[in-house]
Amino acid sequence: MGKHDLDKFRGVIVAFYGCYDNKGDINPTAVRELARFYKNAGVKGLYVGGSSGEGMLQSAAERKLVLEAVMQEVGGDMTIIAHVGAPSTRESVELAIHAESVGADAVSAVPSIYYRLSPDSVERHWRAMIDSTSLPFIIYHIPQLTGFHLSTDMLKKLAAHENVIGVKISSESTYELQQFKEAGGSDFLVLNGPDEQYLAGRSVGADGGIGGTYGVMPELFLKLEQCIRDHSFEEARQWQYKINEVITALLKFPSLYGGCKALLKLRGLEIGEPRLPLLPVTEQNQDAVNALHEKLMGYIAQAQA
Ligand SMILES: CC(=O)N[C@@H]([C@@H](O)[C@H](O)[C@H](O)CO)[C@@H](O)CC(=O)C(=O)O
Repeated sequence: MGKHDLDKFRGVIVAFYGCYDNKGDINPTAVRELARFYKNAGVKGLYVGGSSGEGMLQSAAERKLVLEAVMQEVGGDMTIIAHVGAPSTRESVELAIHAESVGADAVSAVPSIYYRLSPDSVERHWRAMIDSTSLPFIIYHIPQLTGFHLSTDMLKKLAAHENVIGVKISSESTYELQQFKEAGGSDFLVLNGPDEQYLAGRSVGADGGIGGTYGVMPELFLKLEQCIRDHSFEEARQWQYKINEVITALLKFPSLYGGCKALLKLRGLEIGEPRLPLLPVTEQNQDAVNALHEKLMGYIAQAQA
């Protein structure tokens, strides 16, 4: 085994949602309740402050507050990966150092966004974070949102650093996933990003996944992962199809996270609305939310039968 325990990162890792009160401020109580809900559901880990966590829409102080609440509630019981990517390298490093100080298990980051950065610039940005702590680092590759396309050559170069343990790949190409797996070598984790392709990603070499829709249906992703581990391919495919029905419906709401939060509310978890410019669901969407909730509860009951 290398320097880091990679098993901690294999399996289903929920991309944690932004939790707000009715004024739109961070709600630490809701953060703790949501974290506890995932721990009780049997989820292995949480990815805090990523796309689903709306980290890019929060100040550094708010991001620290969220991570601290998560650590207080489930730190030590779950694997906690802190997404620390911010527009500036300086703020990203500050967040990485904070993540280490509160006991997170790993840090992860997207490239800086907005400027069309060269590979050298992105590499320097990531290396500043990697070198600022002794924590494992997980590269976050999501080119459709950042505009930066990680090459296998750059991945190989970064993977040579002993603290770079893996990549979260949210591009929708399982071919690219397989290429990253090969380029990273045997001690390098590849974590599936597109939830619609969890089974496909796992079958070409992903070690698990981090996803933004796991949080509304952790039971279904845990069931799917169990079928994969049991080599029950046909059953796994059925669960992926059910999951995809839910995701397809969620993607029709004004924003994905607005839909996810509305569904969680019906599960008794009030975490507010997404922060603008992400849109909440409207009254006109409520019938569709209710219908989706009914369908989802039926699937969860089947998964637990
Ligand atoms: C492009 C995108 O947002 N991808 C998501 C997926 O979980 C995605 O929401 C899901 O597959 C539905 O399309 C994740 O890969 C990213 C994510 O969950 C996160 O960082 O929070």
